Amino acid sequence: MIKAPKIILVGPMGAGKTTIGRLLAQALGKEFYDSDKVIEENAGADIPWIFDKEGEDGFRRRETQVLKTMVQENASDMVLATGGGIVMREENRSILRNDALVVYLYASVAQQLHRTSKSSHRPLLQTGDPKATLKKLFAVRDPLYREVATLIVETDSRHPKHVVNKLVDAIQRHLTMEKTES
Ligand SMILES: Nc1ncnc2c1ncn2[C@@H]1O[C@H](COP(=O)(O)OP(=O)(O)OP(=O)(O)O)[C@@H](O)[C@H]1O
Ligand SMILES: O=C(O)C1=C[C@@H](O)[C@@H](O)[C@H](O)C1
Ligand SMILES: [Mg+2]
Repeated sequence: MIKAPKIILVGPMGAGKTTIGRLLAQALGKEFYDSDKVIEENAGADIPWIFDKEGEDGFRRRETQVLKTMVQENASDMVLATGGGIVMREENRSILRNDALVVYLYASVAQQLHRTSKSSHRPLLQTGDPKATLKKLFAVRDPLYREVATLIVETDSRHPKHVVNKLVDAIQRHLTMEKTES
């Protein structure tokens, strides 16, 4: 078993952060958390309700609070899947850059659209043209995901199990290199 530090997954809606995060935690013997789920548990309400009552700003405040708490409270035994917009605040990016091994799960806009089309749980995509929204968000956020990422893993046309295997290999390689360098 590799001894990785805390691992945080970032990437757009539909990249598979929740799906891959759960499988990765199993593979590494770590605890799995999902910031979207923790936000919902703390609020006692779901994300659409929070957006409706508190706006996106209210949701982002909750998201930063949860990220801070999760990073402080959990040592090296955590895999944390984040929401697609976690990189929008500089405060969050600073936490991500300093406190974890951050994996950017890359998915093309076409894949994001395909994978998010079955659910109506994402308020930002409740628009007439979700493809245009995903495109716009990607243009702003892709550089921000790259800014905080330790590793980038492609997920298009890869089964989740395949993505996890690639990711375990990439983490292993990264940690071995770090050891050799220090
Ligand atoms: N590699 C993959 N191949 C095919 N389908 C996938 C893959 N990864 C995830 N999916 C499917 O895509 C959908 C969205 O995945 P998931 O909820 O894990 O994305 P997410 O990155 O957590 O999104 P969000 O930012 O909205 O929380 C799910 O139905 C999941 O089963
Ligand atoms: O991309 C985003 O901004 C979001 C992604 C989801 O994971 C949720 O965090 C929420 O729906 C907002
Ligand atoms: Mg998710």
